[in-house]
Amino acid sequence: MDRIRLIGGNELNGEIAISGAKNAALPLMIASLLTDEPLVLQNVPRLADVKQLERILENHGVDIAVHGRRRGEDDMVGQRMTFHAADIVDTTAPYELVSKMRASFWVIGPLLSRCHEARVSLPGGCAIGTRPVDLFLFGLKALGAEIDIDEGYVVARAPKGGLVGATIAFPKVSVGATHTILMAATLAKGTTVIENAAQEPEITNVAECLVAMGAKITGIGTRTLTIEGVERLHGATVDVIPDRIETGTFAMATAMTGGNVLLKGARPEHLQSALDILAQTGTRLTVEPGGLRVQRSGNGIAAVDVETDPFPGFPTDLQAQFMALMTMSEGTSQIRETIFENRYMHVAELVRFGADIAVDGQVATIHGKPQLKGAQVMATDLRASVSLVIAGLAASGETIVNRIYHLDRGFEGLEDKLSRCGAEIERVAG
Ligand SMILES: CC(=O)N[C@H]1[C@@H](OP(=O)(O)OP(=O)(O)OC[C@H]2O[C@@H](n3ccc(=O)[nH]c3=O)[C@H](O)[C@@H]2O)O[C@H](CO)[C@@H](O)[C@@H]1O
Ligand SMILES: C=C(OP(=O)(O)O)C(=O)O
Repeated sequence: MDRIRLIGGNELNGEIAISGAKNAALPLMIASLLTDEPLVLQNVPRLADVKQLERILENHGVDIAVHGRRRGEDDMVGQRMTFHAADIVDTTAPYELVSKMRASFWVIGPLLSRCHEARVSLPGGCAIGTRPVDLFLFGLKALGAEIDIDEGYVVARAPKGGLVGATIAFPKVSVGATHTILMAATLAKGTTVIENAAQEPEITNVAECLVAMGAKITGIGTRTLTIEGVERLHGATVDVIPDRIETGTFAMATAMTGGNVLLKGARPEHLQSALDILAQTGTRLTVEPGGLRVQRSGNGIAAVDVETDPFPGFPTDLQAQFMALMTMSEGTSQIRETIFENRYMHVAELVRFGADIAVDGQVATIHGKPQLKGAQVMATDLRASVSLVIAGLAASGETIVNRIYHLDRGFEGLEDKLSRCGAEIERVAG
């Protein structure tokens, strides 16, 4: 298994091109199941999760093409890909493929809507919590689907004539359930209203893609989405938005090491709450025409309390990275994780650097230290992994991060991007 080796202590200085968002690219790829015409996606990141979803879509019969780099484009530019679901040849998403990645469960929405049936393996739990699918099933049933659970599979059937629009008031905000019901409703008969919808920028990216494909959606970007079902959708060409979690991750890395980095293509409005918190830590943030500049020089890191929340709140996917930053703050901070019940797996690993962190239920209390010391650590999930890289960049001496396959799920060219800014970091194969 590959590892990352890094020597901490260098400031980060330079420019980092922000990649397309994993959490937007995945549902956009899934949206291709809704039409028999090609969907072209631009700025798709090169990630293990994207590859895995390609396998799943190919199993349903989607033809996928990756277009070559255009003249003048550098090698960090995102992929341009075509997804063509002319015929859906199989409406089953098997365990072997779905169990590796949670978002693959979301194919249930388009499959059910277009083919009137779907058999999708339950995604199962993962390191950050139990992650049930009750909200998905609640929404699909409201659209008229009959649902059975059979040998670990969700077997869903639409009524004769297809899904029927309904008002669905989610009791809890769910990104995945919102994506799924939104996609399913585009081809349902009549009007669907999704209340208490997730408002994440990735939902907006998908909703705008669906509109470009001929869907009728209003309320995009708000808590209430209204979808007027149409007979069919058509092809479109859509850009994947820049990754706000990657943006926040590099911003926190720069805040921790010190330095001056331009995050090229970043969209600050997609992570304003995290940037507001970062500014309170003493990090200087400047919006420039090319992106977001992050600077910290000389001054210490102020301790700030944070609570994770659905968008526009502070994202849970930046919680581990922010905790890494707080381990070197000049004081005591508290983090409350409200989205996932078990998203503190990085705590035990951060402690190996000498960090002082105590967890009590949802709350982690971090007593900042002036310096961390490099260590051997183990990545436990995607964002936890990158928090260890950030800690290692600021720690003195050598750090080895084991099990970095988690990182490859969601960070494109991480070592390359960091080493171009002065970090001493390399991947060790084996
Ligand atoms: C691929 C992708 O985009 N993943 C993101 C997505 O995950 P994902 O879509 O899985 O997260 P959700 O927004 O659905 O989860 C939010 C909360 O709702 C709960 N829940 C969810 C569905 C359900 O049927 N029942 C239920 O109780 C979950 O257990 C969790 O406690 O949003 C999360 C919250 O911003 C992010 O951390 C993930 O990075
Ligand atoms: C938790 C994440 O992804 P997933 O929902 O695919 O597990 C993430 O992107 O941080």
